[in-house]
Amino acid sequence: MQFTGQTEYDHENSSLKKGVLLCNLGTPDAPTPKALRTYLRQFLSDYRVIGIPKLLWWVILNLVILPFRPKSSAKLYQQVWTDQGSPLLVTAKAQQKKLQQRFDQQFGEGQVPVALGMRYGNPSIESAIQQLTDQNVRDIVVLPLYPQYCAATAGSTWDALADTLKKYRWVPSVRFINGYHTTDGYLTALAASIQQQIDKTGMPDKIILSFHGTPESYLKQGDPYHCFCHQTTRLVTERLGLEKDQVMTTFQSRFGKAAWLQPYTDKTLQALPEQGVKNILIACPGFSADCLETIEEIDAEGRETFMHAGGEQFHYIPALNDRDDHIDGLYDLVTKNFS
Ligand SMILES: C=CC1=C(C)c2cc3[nH]c(cc4nc(cc5[nH]c(cc1n2)c(C)c5CCC(=O)O)C(CCC(=O)O)=C4C)c(C)c3C=C
Ligand SMILES: [Fe+2]
Ligand SMILES: [Fe+2]
Repeated sequence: MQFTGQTEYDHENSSLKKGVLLCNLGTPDAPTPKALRTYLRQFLSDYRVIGIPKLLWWVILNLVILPFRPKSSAKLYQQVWTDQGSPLLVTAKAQQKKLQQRFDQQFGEGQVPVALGMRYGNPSIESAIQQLTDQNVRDIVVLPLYPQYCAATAGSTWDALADTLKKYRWVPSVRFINGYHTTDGYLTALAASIQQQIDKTGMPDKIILSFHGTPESYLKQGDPYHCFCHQTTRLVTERLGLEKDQVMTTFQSRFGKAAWLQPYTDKTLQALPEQGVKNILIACPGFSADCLETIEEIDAEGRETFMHAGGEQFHYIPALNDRDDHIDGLYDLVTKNFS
């Protein structure tokens, strides 16, 4: 095997830099069945995401999922697609740009490059590492933008990073941030985003914090994600000075027939109005950027479910996206991890 390396390196005068790699899940290149097939094939072939025996899963993926899902998913993506592209990627680029500006202000222009790499699709983690090492970065802080660690997300990002770096002759120093849900920067920004909504539309009957689900079996096998979601709810509830019963944790985006983490967001939204809960705020603190799962599944579908079930007020609180306090939190997190 041929390793990746630079041959024109100047041993005396080149300055070795620190750099930042922001990662997120990734998104299809276009809202079309063809692009969805490529994206879903890569995503759903990841054993960290679907942990069932590989041969069995290959059959299900190729004969049951890929012939149908790309078409139905493409329709959903068409509803959220913008002129600039998929919301997840548009926001990830805005986060990268703002964070780069913060580093430029503090350390001088281009002294700490910030790159963006997606776990699935484009821009890839491999291309982002190449961009950094081309700029002489030899010390990288890797920040997967998932506040609550989960093997299917941060764990999988680690795998992609390792797959890339094992091809390098000169492997950089790496600091991998596997989660950040207890950090002050994250909790401050999350609490502020909720408080701003309360100030605008009043105290609701209930605040729902909806996290992406995983199969229940992952929890039983030792994944801490479920616990970290509940911990997030507890910490943000304390910061807002609210009582426990004013805030509820739910799990969304179920996939397939097996049991996933509960309570399910969609079933909860359907049931709440009958229990007298007619005015809600809902946020998705596990998503650092708005995407299909928040814009379509929660703000559109979830809203419709709740209002049809007799709900009166439904306010979706956007993800932290490129809010200044979010970028401040990410900047603190990265710099605290500089060696
Ligand atoms: C099938 C298993 C899946 C697991 C486990 C899973 C975990 C998981 N995912 C996110 C974040 C996102 N998921 C997104 C989309 C998405 N997720 C799955 C499946 C699993 N996710 C699928 C098949 C899809 C694609 C859409 C669809 O066809 O339904 C996204 C949005 C991407 C976008 O382009 O907008 C995000 C973000 C987390 C945080 C997580 C575990 C904690
Ligand atoms: Fe997902
Ligand atoms: Fe979904």
